[in-house]
Amino acid sequence: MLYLWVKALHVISIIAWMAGMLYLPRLFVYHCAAPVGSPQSETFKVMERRLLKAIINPAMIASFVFGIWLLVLEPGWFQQGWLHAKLTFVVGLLAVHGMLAKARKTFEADRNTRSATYYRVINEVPTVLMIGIVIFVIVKPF
Ligand code: HEM
Repeated sequence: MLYLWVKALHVISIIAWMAGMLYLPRLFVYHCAAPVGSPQSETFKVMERRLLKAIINPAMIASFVFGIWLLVLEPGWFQQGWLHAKLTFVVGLLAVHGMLAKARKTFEADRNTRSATYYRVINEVPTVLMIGIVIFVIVKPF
């Protein structure tokens, strides 16, 4: 029973983490079109900071806490290939998270040099990783 409650909290945290990871690059796409110093640009900065600090970062930490807790309750999962594959993709998600956090800082300092197209492409990476992770945990193909 505890296991199922922890799993529910894990999935809830993942939904919040992924929602933020998919929305933040979208904000960057629109931010690219806002002239430096404009009211729109300043509003995007506030939205990006709050999204990262109030949602994405805490949700990522909660996902890890509950995910690791599941492994403590069911250490047998460590022997399974799907978990290794999943954790490899999770490392990819962490890398995207780090890139987005860095990009937010460059926008905040009005020093972004990347194009809207770049952020459109980056937007697809967490989607692809998330699809792989969900297939690994639900289908457990290996
Ligand atoms: C440190 C990171 C993580 C660890 C250690 C971890 C570990 C686990 C474990 C042990 C389970 C239970 C599997 C089962 O009962 O069949 C689970 C379930 C799940 N995980 Fe993670 N996870 C992590 C991150 C993630 C991420 C980043 C995602 C998605 C983007 C994710 C999505 C899911 C989903 C959807 C389930 C539910 C599967 C089901 O309903 O049976 N996890 N996770």
